[in-house]
Order: sequence, then C-alpha cells, then structure tokens
Amino acid sequence: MSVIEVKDLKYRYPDTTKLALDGISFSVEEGEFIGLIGRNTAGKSTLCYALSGLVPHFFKGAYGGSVMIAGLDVRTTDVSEVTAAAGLVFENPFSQITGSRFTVYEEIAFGLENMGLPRDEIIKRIEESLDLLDIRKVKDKNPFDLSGGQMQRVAIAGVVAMKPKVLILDEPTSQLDPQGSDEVFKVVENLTKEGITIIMAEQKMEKIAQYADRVLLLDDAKLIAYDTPEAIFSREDLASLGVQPPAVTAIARHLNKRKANGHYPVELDELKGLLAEEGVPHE
Ligand SMILES: Nc1ncnc2c1ncn2[C@@H]1O[C@H](COP(=O)(O)OP(=O)(O)OP(=O)(O)O)[C@@H](O)[C@H]1O
Repeated sequence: MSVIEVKDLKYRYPDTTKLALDGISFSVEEGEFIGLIGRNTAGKSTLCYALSGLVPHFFKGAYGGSVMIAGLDVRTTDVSEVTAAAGLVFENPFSQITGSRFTVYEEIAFGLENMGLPRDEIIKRIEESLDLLDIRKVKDKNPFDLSGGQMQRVAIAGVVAMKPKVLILDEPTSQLDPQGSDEVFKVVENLTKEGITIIMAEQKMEKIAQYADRVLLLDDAKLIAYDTPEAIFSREDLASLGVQPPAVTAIARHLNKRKANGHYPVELDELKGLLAEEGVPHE
C-alpha cells in the first residue's frame, strides 16, 4: 500500500481567488525519497502543509480532493494524529526550535513529553535520534548556540523522535552554508535507510539529482511531472518552468551526450562514463 496517496487535491487560501494547489494527484511508496521542485510560488510549501495537515486544519480556505497518509484521511483525521504520521520540518530551524529548553537533549524531549510517552521510551527515542542525526556531541549545548546545520539537525531530531512514517522538509537547507547543507542531506539519507519516507522541497538541484528517487515538479499550482530526476532534468521545457538543471545535465545537454535511455546524465560519474565510452580523455 502507498504511504501517501493524493487524489485531485485542490486548495485555495482564505480571501484569495486563485488555487494554490490545482488538481494534484500522486502516490509515494514507503521508504522513497521524493524531491519537490518548482519556481517560487509554484505551490511547494502549500503542498508540504497539505501533507502534514496544516492545510486544512490550520490554514482554512477551500479544499477539495483527498490526502491519505498511512491510511489516514488528513482532512477528517484529528490534526495531532496526522502530525504523528507526517512530521513537518520548516525552512528556518529558528521557527521549529521551541526556545523553552536549555539543551539539545531537552529540546528533543519536548515533543515526546507532549505525546505523554513513558520516561523510558522518551530516553530511548532521544538516544536514537542523537545518533541518527549525528548530534550526540552537542547534546548538552543550547540549541541556539549551534551552527545552522547543527541547529537544523536538532529541529529534524525533534520531529524524527516522534517516529512519523513520513518526514516532510520544506527547503530545510535554504538558510544553510554548503557544509551545513551537506550535513543535513547526509542525515536525511540515513533516515530513508530507517524506512522513513521523505518529501523534500528543495532548490539545490544537484542534491535532488543525487538523493531523490523521484521528483514532483510543480508549476502554477499544478503537478507538471512526477518522474526520476534524470527524466525530469532532461525535459526540454525546464527553463520555461523556472527550473535550472544540475550543472552536469546542462553540460551533457550542451554536448548532446545522452544515456542509452535517451535521458541526459544527472551525476558527474555518469557523464564521465559517457565521455570515456567515446574515448574523450578526462581526469
Ligand atoms: N498564507 C497564505 N495566504 C494566502 N496565499 C498564500 C499564502 N501562502 C502562500 N500563498 C500563495 O499560494 C501560492 C503558492 O505559494 P507557496 O508558498 O506554496 O509556493 P512555493 O512554491 O513554496 O514558493 P517559495 O519557493 O517561494 O516558498 C502563491 O501564489 C502564494 O502567494
């Protein structure tokens, strides 16, 4: 069974006249890493909110179609139950970190205490999250004294400790330097190995090419395509959709180097392989 099933989802924010999501349908299998891309205002954040229950429970407005997460209908299920199944991580870790706790350890405990879990279970989950997010060495520090990458990993730990089936990340690296971004991508990849399904809105196409199993491409509230990164980045109309392909794909297009399946490569090693087949020398 698909862990996410979205059917003909339509949504309009209150006091607006235009749909922010217009007839979106797709499904995701358990353990997949799905990239969510598209130009500004395409609808990426709104889709993240719809998958995590903020739409329609917090943002009201007009809603049609359905979103099922792990068998729960988001619209008719209590928001706390939806949040337990689909955790949302925001762009800016400052928005996520409660500020009410003095240490990383206590910060991760916050959500678990609110869930009313027994003390032993809380400790077990914090310990697991510290390792999964690679933040054990900062566990006694104040979350606000950390680097951006560490802070975002603490924010993710707080959500992951609640053991959601689906983790939704809305441009989690946009505020981070390259090192912080790399740290976040590495730990998120680890999470897929734990079986967590990932939906990540992201502007860094190199990273999407590297990590995503499939990509949702949105434009003007509509789902334009849902396919592998190489199929998406090989589209001829990408520029008109406001998406810049990874540099490797742009170079391959320029050189007209396609793989046997007709797609351009998205990773450097693939392009090197194609050039090597033709005897083009490279480092
Ligand atoms: N709270 C809101 N109230 C009314 N309209 C909104 C609200 N939030 C977003 N919108 C509108 O919904 C549409 C989709 O916006 P959304 O933020 O989902 O796009 P996005 O792809 O995430 O863009 P960005 O990359 O800039 O975050 C836009 O037209 C936007 O103006």
